[in-house]
Amino acid sequence: MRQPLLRFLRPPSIYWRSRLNKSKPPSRQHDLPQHSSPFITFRSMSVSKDPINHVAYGYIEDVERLSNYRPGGFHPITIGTELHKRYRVVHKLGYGTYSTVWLARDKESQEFVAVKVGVADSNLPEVDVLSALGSDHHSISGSSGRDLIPPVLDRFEIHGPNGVHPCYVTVPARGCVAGAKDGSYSRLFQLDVVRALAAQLILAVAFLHSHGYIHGDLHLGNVLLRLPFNFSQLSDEQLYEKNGAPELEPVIRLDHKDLLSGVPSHAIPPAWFGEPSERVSFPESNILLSDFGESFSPSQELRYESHTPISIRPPETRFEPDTPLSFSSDIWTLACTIWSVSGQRPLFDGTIATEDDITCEQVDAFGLLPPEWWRKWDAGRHWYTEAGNPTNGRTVRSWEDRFEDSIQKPRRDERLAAFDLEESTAILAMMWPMLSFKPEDRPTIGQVLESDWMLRWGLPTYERLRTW
Ligand SMILES: Nc1ncnc2c1ncn2[C@@H]1O[C@H](COP(=O)(O)OP(=O)(O)OP(=O)(O)O)[C@@H](O)[C@H]1O
Repeated sequence: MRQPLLRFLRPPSIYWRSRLNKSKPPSRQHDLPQHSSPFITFRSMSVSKDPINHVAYGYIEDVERLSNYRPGGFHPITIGTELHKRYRVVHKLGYGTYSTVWLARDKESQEFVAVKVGVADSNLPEVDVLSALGSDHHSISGSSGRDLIPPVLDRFEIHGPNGVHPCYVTVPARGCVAGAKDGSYSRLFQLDVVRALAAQLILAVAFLHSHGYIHGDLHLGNVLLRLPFNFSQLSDEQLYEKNGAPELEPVIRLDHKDLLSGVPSHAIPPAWFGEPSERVSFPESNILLSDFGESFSPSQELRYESHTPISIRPPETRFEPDTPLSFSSDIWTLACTIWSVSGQRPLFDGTIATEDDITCEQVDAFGLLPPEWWRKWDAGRHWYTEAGNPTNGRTVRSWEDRFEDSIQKPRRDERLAAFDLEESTAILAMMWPMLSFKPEDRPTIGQVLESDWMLRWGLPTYERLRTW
């Protein structure tokens, strides 16, 4: 979900195929780089080698790392596999560092479900967070933030050749918001969809924070677009006809020996039920906030490190590494994510960026760092003089430049409505304090909920969506 470089390096043939053939999802090359993921699969690194058994596999595009099919790794699953004697696998939905996710038919309810199967001998910590959140049904501002968090419908373990795998069942989604952007030329959403997505994100974070949890990884790869409510009425055949049948790609060892037990005979690229961003219609803009693998409750546990991609990582993790992460860390990331929803380009470009590059972009946009941080930023002298002026001849993209060239101009160029002056002022006024360098200067999520933009544009749009 978070791979650096790839949007840049993606072979055109793959790009076109993902746009033209609905059965092929866009490769998982989103705005945001994949933190600490070994799943970097651009061509020059295409061979997947199992470090324990020293087995190398032929490259298959857009599948989980095959070398992770080994003891302690993924569980081999294929179409038709029955999980927990109840969930018949129909398609693949995705994969991450720690799991594969499958579309399955629940034999009891006949509904489609998503089954997340973790790597062996691990726990899926998000299940506890989701279960804790699911036991409560608070309402916020008359809107249920709970509806934006995936419910845990069932949980179980699979005993397989690679170990014991934790699994949980939740509702399936169409795909992630980042995938919709990657599948689009414009990488833009309709303005009403932007409002609906941003408002729901704020409500989801408000729900989490009011229940004592920090999400810790709020990027668009973790925001899922819901499927229509009648999706389960499709038979498997209709599903395949409409969206394409799973493609089974043979797994081949480079030494041509037989596959070890625990390695699937075929790998399956994920289904793509999504649409290019500009074609996502208003009624289709219902979301689920997913991937609670980085979530935690700061009252129960102190965490200092953020694993969210560096382009949206809150700056205190760099300059105050001994201070525990607070709810404010989500506020920074949330603002960056709302920016990406609104425009074509992210607020800070993480492509081939180092931490120093991102800090430089932040200073360009917001002005000088707090003095105690400025003193720690040695590399800063490369971009800024001691007195805090940009070094000779360097072009600085201000906050206003970024709003114009990342959001407003691309929207106008693509003939999609841009924010009018009143709404521009309101949304910038909401995001600017969320991006205060010092976490204690950022608003709480409650204050974001009460911002002018949320009250006048966000919440009314969300209410309209709920009653559509
Ligand atoms: N309920 C769902 N419906 C549809 N797709 C899903 C669902 N849950 C997860 N996915 C997809 O599966 C993929 C992996 O999910 P997820 O990111 O939760 O796994 P992970 O192993 O925790 O990943 P990470 O590498 O981020 O830690 C993602 O691309 C996501 O879009």
